[in-house]
Amino acid sequence: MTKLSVNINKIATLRNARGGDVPNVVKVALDCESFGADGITVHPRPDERHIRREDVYNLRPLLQTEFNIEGYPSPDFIDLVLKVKPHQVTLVPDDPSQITSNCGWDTKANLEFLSEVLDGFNTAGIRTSVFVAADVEMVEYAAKAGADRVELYTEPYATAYPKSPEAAIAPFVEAAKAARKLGLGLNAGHDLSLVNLNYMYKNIPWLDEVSIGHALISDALYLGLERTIQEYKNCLR
Ligand SMILES: CC(=O)[C@@H](O)[C@H](O)COP(=O)(O)O
Ligand SMILES: NCC(=O)COP(=O)(O)O
Repeated sequence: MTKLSVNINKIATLRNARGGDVPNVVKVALDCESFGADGITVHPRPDERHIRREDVYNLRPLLQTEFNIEGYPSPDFIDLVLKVKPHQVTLVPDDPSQITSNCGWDTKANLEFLSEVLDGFNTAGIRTSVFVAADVEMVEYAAKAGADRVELYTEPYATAYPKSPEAAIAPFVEAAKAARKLGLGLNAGHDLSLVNLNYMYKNIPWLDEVSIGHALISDALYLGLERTIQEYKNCLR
């Protein structure tokens, strides 16, 4: 079964627009779980423009499903993750000024750094995932660094999908096969949507998890959160 982890960054963005507590991030996360989400993803950024450190602490004891924290492994981020002990940490090579994640790690060039960081999380018993492009060599070096999983950066797939689904998925199938051969778990995310998710699932049914935020929360404006989550789950069958 491929799990659906709902990324709730956009809920925090909406809340922060007014400075109050509407919508309440914890309540939305718990509702996502009761509507069928298999996990909750957050990506706290250094400027706290959406998810705040405080949100991460508030969510941890209340979530019933898998908690995935994504981010660049700065000392602050590492400290937060080790204190909160989520089920999974996903390392993303983001610069603090980026609008959103826009690439995977160069796992070869950063092998030493990633090995050291992953070792700390592995020792703490937190499952690790490394965000990589659909590139077999990057997957291989993520395994060398000691990752439990890789998360394939799917923006290039989502962008290429409308023109040619077959061409869009091809490098992802290769990278996914490499991950499976190496015994790595497999996640995917970024710009996945109701348009492109089922095709990815059909071609890579051994995906462990997809994390989806932007499109899912946007769809919920029209369909409502409960129906939206069900529709995304239907794409994973
Ligand atoms: C790693 C990844 O692709 C997502 O976490 C994405 O970066 C969402 O972050 P934002 O919501 O800040 O765009
Ligand atoms: N890891 C990807 C994620 O959490 C959500 O990305 P997006 O759906 O907001 O593009």
